[in-house]
Amino acid sequence: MKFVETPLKGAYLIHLEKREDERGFFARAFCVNEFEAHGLNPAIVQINNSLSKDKGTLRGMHYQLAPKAEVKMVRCIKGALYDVILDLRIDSETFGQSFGQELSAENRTMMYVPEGFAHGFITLEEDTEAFYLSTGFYAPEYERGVRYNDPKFNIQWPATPVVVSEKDLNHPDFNEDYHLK
Ligand SMILES: Cc1cn([C@H]2C[C@H](O)[C@@H](COP(=O)(O)OP(=O)(O)O[C@H]3O[C@@H](C)C(=O)[C@@H](O)[C@H]3O)O2)c(=O)[nH]c1=O
Repeated sequence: MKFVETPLKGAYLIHLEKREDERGFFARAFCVNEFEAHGLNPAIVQINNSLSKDKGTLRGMHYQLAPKAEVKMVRCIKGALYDVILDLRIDSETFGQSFGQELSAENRTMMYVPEGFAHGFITLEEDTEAFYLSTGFYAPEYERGVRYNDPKFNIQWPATPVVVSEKDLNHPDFNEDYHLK
């Protein structure tokens, strides 16, 4: 695997290193030893899979507060999506900055989302499936969301969302008391 740190410290793009032959290729998609060698948390406890039927479906920006904060490792296994992470680490030099990357079944790239980040995506094709590994169990009482169009963050989406859940449309404007405590 090839680990490339994003402009947001601690967040990585992880690319497959393909060993190709006449059959196709072989590649490691996850390895505890390699993750630990890069200082990344490999302690997966949950694997999630979502299907978005319509192109332009936006899910996000989601995270769980401490002590239920979690790392997510996101891949797209069908179709394509634009994946976005938002740094909500209050002491971070890049607090409030976001980073986006296309993840697709074709490029097989994984986004490593550290604790303290919100995460979301918009699908770029119909019938797109996200598949992601998580180091935390689902804990709805610790779940928080930043609205995808919160004026404080001005996240640059590559397309206008077509489908957004009621929950995601109604996340309140960012305020520290709700979003960080
Ligand atoms: C996240 C989650 C949801 N659920 C339930 C709650 C609800 O009934 C249903 C759908 O949940 P949501 O609407 O939150 O699904 P969704 O909007 O797809 O939520 C996901 O969005 C992306 C961007 C992420 O980063 C994920 O961590 C997760 O928050 O599934 C679980 O049972 N376990 C889980 O881990």
